[in-house]
Amino acid sequence: MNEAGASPDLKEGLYIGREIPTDHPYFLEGLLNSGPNQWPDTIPDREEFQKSTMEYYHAVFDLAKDIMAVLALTLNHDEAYFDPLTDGAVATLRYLHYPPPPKQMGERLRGIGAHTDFSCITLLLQDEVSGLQVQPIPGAYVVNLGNLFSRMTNDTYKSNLHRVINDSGNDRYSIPFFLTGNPKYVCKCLPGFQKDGEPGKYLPATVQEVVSSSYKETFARAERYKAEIQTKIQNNVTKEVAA
Ligand SMILES: O=C(O)CCC(=O)C(=O)O
Ligand SMILES: [Fe+2]
Repeated sequence: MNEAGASPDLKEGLYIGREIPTDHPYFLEGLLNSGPNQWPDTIPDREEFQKSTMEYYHAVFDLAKDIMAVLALTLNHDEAYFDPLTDGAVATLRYLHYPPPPKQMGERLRGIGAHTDFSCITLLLQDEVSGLQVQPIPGAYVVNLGNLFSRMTNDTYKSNLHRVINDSGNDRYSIPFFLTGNPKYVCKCLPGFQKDGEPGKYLPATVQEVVSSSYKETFARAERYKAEIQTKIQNNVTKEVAA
């Protein structure tokens, strides 16, 4: 659950990563959901779907690496500066579907609640149905900086808050790609972003540590929400029995 105080996200999706075999260290060490992809049996032409998904995955991965090289240049480093972060990077492609929200369910419904991305950068392909609160441009990507990049610049480069509310009345589809990073890469404040003598806002931490703690927060929020709902249901049942 992304946004405290809102309803749980309405979105549903299929998450795809690099094919990681079960003897790979990332799988053995349980790093950032790495493992063999779980391709649904219900897809009519599964082989073709798998092939075109992975082709797209690798193409957009290369594009994300190029964007990281450009970002390195903006920081006066050479373009290979982020190679240790992007080599062996965990990255996730999501096929997302946002159903039109049921009318009677009130205002706090979110396709996806307000959040900043946990990734380093996100490349986001949208269909023509708006909702992200950034106007979709056909064929263009929205590029978001994620929390990891923000962290490395001591929050000088910002990961922006965003959400999706699909009030178009139609289904909405999007395909974000999250370049997270090599799980073992240590994110520390990049040179030039720390004032002399002052500590950075964040301690150095690996991609694995930073991202898994964000996941933990998200799931803990969902657990609290479930517990609140359970209590409300329980209280209503008790009231009805007493009446
Ligand atoms: O579907 C979208 O346009 C946004 C998705 C998003 O923000 C996310 O998955 O983090
Ligand atoms: Fe996002």
